[in-house]
Amino acid sequence: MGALTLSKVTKSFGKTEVIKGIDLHVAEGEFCVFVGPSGCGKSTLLRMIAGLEDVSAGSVTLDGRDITNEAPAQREIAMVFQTYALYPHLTVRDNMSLALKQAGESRARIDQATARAASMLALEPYLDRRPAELSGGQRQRVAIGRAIVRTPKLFLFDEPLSNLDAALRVATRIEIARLHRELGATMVYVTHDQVEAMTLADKIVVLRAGVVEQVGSPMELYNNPANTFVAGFIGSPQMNFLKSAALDGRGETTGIRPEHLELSREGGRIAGTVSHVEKLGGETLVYVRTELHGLLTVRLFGEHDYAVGEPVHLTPDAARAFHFGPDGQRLR
Ligand SMILES: Nc1ncnc2c1ncn2[C@@H]1O[C@H](COP(=O)(O)OP(=O)(O)OP(=O)(O)O)[C@@H](O)[C@H]1O
Repeated sequence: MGALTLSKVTKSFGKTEVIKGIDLHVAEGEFCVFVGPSGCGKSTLLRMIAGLEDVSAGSVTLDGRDITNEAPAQREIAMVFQTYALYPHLTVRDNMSLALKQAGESRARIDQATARAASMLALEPYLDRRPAELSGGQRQRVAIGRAIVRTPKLFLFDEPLSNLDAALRVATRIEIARLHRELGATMVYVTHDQVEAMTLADKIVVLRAGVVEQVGSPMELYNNPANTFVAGFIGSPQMNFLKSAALDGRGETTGIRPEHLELSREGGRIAGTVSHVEKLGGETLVYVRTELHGLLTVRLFGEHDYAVGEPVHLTPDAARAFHFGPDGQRLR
């Protein structure tokens, strides 16, 4: 249940085409994450799947059924928003059960579904509270609970964690991953956050300006980016881009991740000066200013005492380098 197919899906606002003919298949039970820079169309695409936005051309099918023109309520899809969208005057219990009540489900069925969702999300102590009496993390769990009780074929999440603080984001992220395992449901998730995309996704879809740049598992995208855009987008801190002419001359640009640049005080391929150091506890990021390649980032394991202004050398691990042509496409 919950196989989703987009065929040549296009969206225009007036004369501006913001989604440009997207083809995508999300398999039953898959966790699919849309990433891409601000304004690339992630939310618009998700809203079209939900039926909250008309599709200008193309089709959306769910388990083989064409839902392109169906009303949102008919689609058997539940959406969780960044802003929770809870009813302030209703208790947690009533917020979670409202959709089932409106669908005319029996009292017994409603109670059972609400109890199950409350238990999965550890919300039992809060069932009689109203949203204003909950923390942000608890409110988002209620919003997720409201989606679960409906047992939809497909869950959609639009940046559900972005209003939470760092610790709660991690906890809720782990909770969403656990829910996905327990429910075995198909989920499509929009985020800006690298770590969320890498840790939650079976499949990441990288979007740019309404077009799919690459689709693959997190490690496929990390190890095998198709172009400089995907290479720069997946991985944090960002991949370094060096001028190939000054290295081995393969292609136009050489990509090397911060963890694959060796830093030394005595000798190496590229000379530079330490411009900034960030000690993160378990790792240290050293930013090195170079004449030919600009500012490069090095990631070191553990704590290091490089000082700003210190002359250093860098050596790329040639076996881990990526080569790109003048058009930004990867050379194989
Ligand atoms: N109702 C609308 N009318 C006109 N243009 C719109 C409308 N909604 C979105 N857009 C435009 O469509 C493009 C895609 O917007 P969308 O919100 O889908 O991007 P996004 O990738 O989700 O961005 P963000 O990460 O910032 O939320 C943007 O250029 C946006 O300005």
